[in-house]
Amino acid sequence: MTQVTSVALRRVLDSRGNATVEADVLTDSGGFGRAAAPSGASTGEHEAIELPPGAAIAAAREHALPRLVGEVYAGNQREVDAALHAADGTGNFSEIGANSAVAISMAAAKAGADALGAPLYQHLGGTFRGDSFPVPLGNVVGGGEHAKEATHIQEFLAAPVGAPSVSEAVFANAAVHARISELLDDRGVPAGKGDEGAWAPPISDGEAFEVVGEAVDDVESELGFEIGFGLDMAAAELYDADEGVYVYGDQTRSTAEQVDYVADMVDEYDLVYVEDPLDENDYEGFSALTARVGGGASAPNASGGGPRADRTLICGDDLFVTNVERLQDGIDTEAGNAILIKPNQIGTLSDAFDAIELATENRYETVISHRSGETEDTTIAHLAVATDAGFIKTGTVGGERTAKLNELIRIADDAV
Ligand SMILES: C=C(OP(=O)(O)O)C(=O)O
Ligand SMILES: [Mg+2]
Repeated sequence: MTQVTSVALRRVLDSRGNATVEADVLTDSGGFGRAAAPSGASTGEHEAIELPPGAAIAAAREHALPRLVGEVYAGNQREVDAALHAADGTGNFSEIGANSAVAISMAAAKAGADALGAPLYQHLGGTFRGDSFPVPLGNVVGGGEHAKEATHIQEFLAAPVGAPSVSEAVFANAAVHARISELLDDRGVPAGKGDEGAWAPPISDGEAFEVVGEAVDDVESELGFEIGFGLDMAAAELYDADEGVYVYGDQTRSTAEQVDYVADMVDEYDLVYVEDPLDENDYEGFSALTARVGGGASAPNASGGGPRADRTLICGDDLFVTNVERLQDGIDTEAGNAILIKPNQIGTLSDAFDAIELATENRYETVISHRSGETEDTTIAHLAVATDAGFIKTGTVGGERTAKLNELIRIADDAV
């Protein structure tokens, strides 16, 4: 019923106008799945390897398709993903490309769900899933690698942790995004948008804190539920390893000063979430900050109910790269209390699930995430619901972002 009978691969456009890999998987009973690989700009140095799409497709056709077609069952995700690993043989997908691997892995999951007649989140998570939803983290102002001449900090995020429903949370983030446009207008600041649809104004990080803080407060008062404030600092992009300092234009901060700066911002703006506050190899710095503002390693998992008031989530993206070995190092050193999950960082859904399971067992919050280069693919919305993730980070506006947000609304409405 779910035996894979064909896999087709092609180049399609992503949201930046770059080529990416799309996969179609078909099963013997007619089950069909289509998925496309996203692509990062501020990628972690320990991520699985993305190849140029043409090369990834050629290599996957040569090495992976013979191990998939007529050989594996799309309903058995572990088997599909094991075949991808065997075809690649390198441990980091440098032979067939993590972009080919993740597109095939996600397309197979969708084909399996289709053949079985279940929504994807239910196929991945089981019949008891679908009644709790992640809090959407909405990127509302940004810069770094996602927009030139804007803020040094990559993402200023709205986190509607008190929203009564996922739909109200999604609309709250859109309202914060709209309010920021008005506030920037009042200040006479012109703003285009960055890669993820966040405003990319030519203002300092300090001004961005003020504007986002005000917008979050305004929308919170208007809607009557709590909206938190978060950041993705993408600090590996700010870090000068030779000098051992974080560079913010003409200002620099040592690691100790960076920890102080983040802790001060947590206090001043009541931050509920800070991603990658330190360099991607600095477990020690993550531990120091987590001990200071993260509520301790034994804090209960915030899943479903938003973060605990006394616990800021310190999330590893480039630090952990969805990799169980790097996450285990973090658990051992109490570095962070949350992990960002990007399936393309590790190459398959099975590997992403392993990271989610290890995180959950160790009381790390899970945040399922898009990339800055995206497509209309909605797999991460289903993955977040299937795994009962506390959060999903998938932007606020723009078709490739709203594709995921609208899918969450449909899942909540039993309309998938
Ligand atoms: C989504 C992000 O950006 P990118 O995809 O460029 O890594 C991120 O850093 O969390
Ligand atoms: Mg990040």
